[in-house]
Amino acid sequence: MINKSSIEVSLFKVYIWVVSFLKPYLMKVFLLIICGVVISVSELIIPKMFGYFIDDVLKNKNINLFVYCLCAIFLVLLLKLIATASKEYLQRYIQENSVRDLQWSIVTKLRVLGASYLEKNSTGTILALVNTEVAALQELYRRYFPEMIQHVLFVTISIYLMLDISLYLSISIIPCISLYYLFGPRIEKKASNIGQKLADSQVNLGQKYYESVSLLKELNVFNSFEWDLNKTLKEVKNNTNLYSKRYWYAYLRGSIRRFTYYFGAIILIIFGCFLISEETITAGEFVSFLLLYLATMHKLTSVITLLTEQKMLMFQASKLYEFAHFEPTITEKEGAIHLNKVEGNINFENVSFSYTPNNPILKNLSFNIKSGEKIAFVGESGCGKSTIAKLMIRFYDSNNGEISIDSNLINSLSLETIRRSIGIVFQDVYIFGSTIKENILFGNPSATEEELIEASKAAYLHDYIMELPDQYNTKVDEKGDTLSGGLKQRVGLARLFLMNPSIVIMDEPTSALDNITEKHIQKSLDRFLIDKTVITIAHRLSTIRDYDRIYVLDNGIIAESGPHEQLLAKNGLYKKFIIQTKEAGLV
Ligand SMILES: Nc1ncnc2c1ncn2[C@@H]1O[C@H](COP(=O)(O)OP(=O)(O)OP(=O)(O)O)[C@@H](O)[C@H]1O
Repeated sequence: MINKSSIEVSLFKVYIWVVSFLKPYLMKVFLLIICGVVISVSELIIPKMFGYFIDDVLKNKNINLFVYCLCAIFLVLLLKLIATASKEYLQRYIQENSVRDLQWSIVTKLRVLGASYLEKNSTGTILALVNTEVAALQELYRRYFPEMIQHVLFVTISIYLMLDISLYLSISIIPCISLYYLFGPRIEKKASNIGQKLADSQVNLGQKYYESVSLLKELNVFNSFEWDLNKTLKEVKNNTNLYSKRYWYAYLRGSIRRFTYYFGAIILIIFGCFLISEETITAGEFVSFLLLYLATMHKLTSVITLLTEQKMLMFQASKLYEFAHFEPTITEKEGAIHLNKVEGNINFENVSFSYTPNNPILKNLSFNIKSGEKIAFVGESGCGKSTIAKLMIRFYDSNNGEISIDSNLINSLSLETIRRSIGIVFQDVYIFGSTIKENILFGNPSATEEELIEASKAAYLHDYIMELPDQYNTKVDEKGDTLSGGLKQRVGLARLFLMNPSIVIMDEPTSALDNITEKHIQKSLDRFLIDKTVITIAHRLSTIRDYDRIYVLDNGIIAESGPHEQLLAKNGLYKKFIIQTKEAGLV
């Protein structure tokens, strides 16, 4: 359980982190402070002038002084106008730039977090962080931070002026201000709890909206809109409820503060009248003091409100802070080996792996794949086939044992070497909202026009593209919904052909193709794969009959291994598997 003090410490850390994004704009922040001083001084000079007006100008009926006063007020107001306009510009500049820097740091962090983070946290949650939470922080740079500076300056200068006018009057208001602390802290505590819940609720709501939009097709098919709406409504109600509570506590805090400062004004008037009658202060000094008191209390109330609201905001920011400080599990060693070309030998030596403690997925797995060999992994769903592929590309590190590529331990290689030399083709191919050309070039952005066309021809895609209105420059929809599943897989294969890696991992890359297209592509694929190390995660066994070796996985271990015919002759698990897949019509 997190105790109160640790929350305080961490919120403070979060605040420092958030404010650190202002560092590149310190000069602008400094100018903002100057503008704040000018605005505060010009606002505070007016009450001071009232005192002077009453005690000197009115009393002595001095017309010259009256004109000087009017000119001075006009000049002060002009100065305030210029300072306010500059402040507005600086505020906007600092806000836009610091939010952009914050957003950029979050997006770049996404790149280094690796697959394990992305598999554990939903896209909706990450999107909520990047959008909603960053937008919330925008308020801090736009409003809270500059207003805090200005109000604090105002209050400091004004307290100095009040002390200068009358020490007695200044001391008399202290008990009234302290009155707030009889009730305030209790309300603050409740408001903090609400703030924490609200931060969680914001992320959940963002996640729910993302889910609802992503699942639109499925919701249509299953006619489940009402089911989804009810779930969304529940989240919305919870969020609205928390917002209402937050505003209620904010109102309550504000009311108590207003009460204490009006109460202080009454005390001040009574005590002020007494001091005037005793001739300790003049009537003009009293009016100046009262005006300063009212303005200062108003600003002081704002400072306290800003502080508490910032605290609420820090609960939201703490989610971003955690994200920004999340240590990636997969990191590159200093001096990691960089290989220009990988031969394609892979070795697993007593490798064990589990995603969660006490739930081993792979147990003491050992196998050796030589460069150019064609290997398949088969086994029941969930037996760990894809997990082996994830370890090969270092999405995760094994708990025990050693994995090596070309006799180099995988964690001694640079991540770029691993990602560049291993190509993966998934069943699901992601299509970007861009031209079909860019979607293929994604496999190798520096490929030439000829290489692009060659790869498209090999993927049996070129003729289709040439019939499109803008041919290679035709835009395809985000997520590729205008492309059929088969076409998407062909784009995935064209990317692979362009990338030309030494090791290819395939997760049924041709499953969505019709028989004729599959036969054509299979020919290109066979030609392309001739000198490559191929690892296939097989569901349909027809594609792996000619493979050098097939590993049959069972319960985290290799139960059988060998070529197709040899395994069949064994009459064991593989044979059973073949019969099952035949019955399911997958052969
Ligand atoms: N990121 C993860 N966190 C926790 N458990 C996971 C994760 N990914 C997979 N698993 C679990 O690990 C086990 C092996 O999963 P894996 O995807 O490797 O199986 P598979 O043999 O490839 O399955 P399929 O044939 O259905 O694709 C499964 O029980 C799965 O639920």
